[in-house]
Amino acid sequence: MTPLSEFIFLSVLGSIFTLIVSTPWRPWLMKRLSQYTIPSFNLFKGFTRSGIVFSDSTNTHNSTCAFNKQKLDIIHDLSDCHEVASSFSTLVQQDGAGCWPPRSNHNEKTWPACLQAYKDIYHEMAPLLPAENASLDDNINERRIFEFRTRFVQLLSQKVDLAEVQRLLHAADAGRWDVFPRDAYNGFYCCVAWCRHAYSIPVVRLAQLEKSIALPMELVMPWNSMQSHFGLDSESGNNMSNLVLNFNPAGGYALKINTGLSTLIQSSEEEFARIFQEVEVLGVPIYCSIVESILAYARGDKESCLEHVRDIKGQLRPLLSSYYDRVHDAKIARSVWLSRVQGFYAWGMGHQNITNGEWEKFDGLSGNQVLLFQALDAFLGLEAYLPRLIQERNVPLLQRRFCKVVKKHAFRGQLADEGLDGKIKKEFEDIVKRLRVFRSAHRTRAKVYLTQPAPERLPMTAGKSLLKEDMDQSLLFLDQFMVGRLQQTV
Ligand code: HEM
Repeated sequence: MTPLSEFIFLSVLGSIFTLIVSTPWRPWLMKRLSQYTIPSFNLFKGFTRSGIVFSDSTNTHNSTCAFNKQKLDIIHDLSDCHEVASSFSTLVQQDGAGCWPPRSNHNEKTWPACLQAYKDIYHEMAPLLPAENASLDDNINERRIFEFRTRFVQLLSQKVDLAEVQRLLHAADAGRWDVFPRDAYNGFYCCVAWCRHAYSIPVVRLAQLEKSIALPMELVMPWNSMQSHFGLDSESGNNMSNLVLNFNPAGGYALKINTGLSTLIQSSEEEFARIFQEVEVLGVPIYCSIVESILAYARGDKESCLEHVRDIKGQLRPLLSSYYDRVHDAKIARSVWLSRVQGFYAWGMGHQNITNGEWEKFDGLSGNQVLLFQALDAFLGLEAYLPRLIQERNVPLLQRRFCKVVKKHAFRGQLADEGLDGKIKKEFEDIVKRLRVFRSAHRTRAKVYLTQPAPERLPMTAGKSLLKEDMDQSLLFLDQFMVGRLQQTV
């Protein structure tokens, strides 16, 4: 197949998937299709349920975590043998608080005392955040924003002992994880990220047009300290701080955007967030196999290397199903995602850089920050999708280091065509194919979600800030990124 015809084929395939999940004929189609085994995807899992439902992921989460723990222990034991094992193990031990996805403690009763005020404030502010019906009137929105921020500032200044918080953060910087355990650090990072996004509230036109924001000191000082700990320099939250860390160790969703609104809205919000956490849960065997295949190749054990690369291909299927099974109207309602979910994760503000005087604008969260895709791209020998500057803003340092080491030891380009090399090469090609199908389907599905009406807002994605004047131009702009990445995935 020529690259052009393959490209067209994948685009059509992506559109067919999207049509299947969005057509009113879905129940009929499901009945027909369920007679056949579709080996590549778990696409139809969960479709028998009617309406929007929450996933029953907690049991699966617990058993998968136990399995992951064994895998992580194996890699930890190998950390003296190879830098790729040590860099992954360091990521898990430090940022992950000994686990992956990172352990994030949201039980504020077990947090250091001076931090509990932040959680109390979350509980008080969360119900005030969403509006039943977004207003199109700038004056009404201006007043709402003013009242919301005024209350936020009051609570922060009344309840937070900033000097105590600073002492605690200094203790963490000095490695005193006994007084500030890493899992509580992660939970607190997520809580401050939530507060900053809630305060900036970029869900209506008026707030989207703000060029910069003076956040209260109680949300600036801890944020700067923790961003520096994670090796990041953005004012906005990121995929780790707001999504992956927003689940407790049992898999429960912690800090909410749409408290008190309909089940449809709340479940769409949670299902969306859950993809990012689940991708990391299901990503653990992939990270471990990446490490093990590199080690096997380095010691010349190609049989074992082949097994590990084959495992990656196999593990990619359930992982991508987490996306395929959720990013459709029955799980994440299109009618609510843009207004009620995505807006909260966006960020378009910035500040003047004191060194060069230039205006620096930060973007919010995007799937492009997900570790799994960056690690896979590195393993396949592809160039990173995100430029270095954007990575340094949104992808924690230890994750960047892991991907860099994977790229350094990626061996796909050294394989010959014959024998075991040829077999390993074939597995790599299958991994690439799965990624291409994902990228093609993602292109189609993203467009469907982004074109929903949200008259209270200007075109904006969470990851690319404010876009062009009208939606068609904005979509063209975004499509260039997605098409470009699809073409690079070879
Ligand atoms: C309906 C929800 C979503 C929409 C509308 C959307 C939209 C987009 C857009 C417009 C881009 C290209 C611009 C950019 O880099 O930011 C992008 C990139 C990307 N998105 Fe999403 N996204 C959604 C959900 C997700 C989810 C759930 C994941 C995976 C867990 C994901 C993974 C990615 C990745 C990895 C990229 C980088 C390009 C690539 O590697 O193909 N996205 N997304």
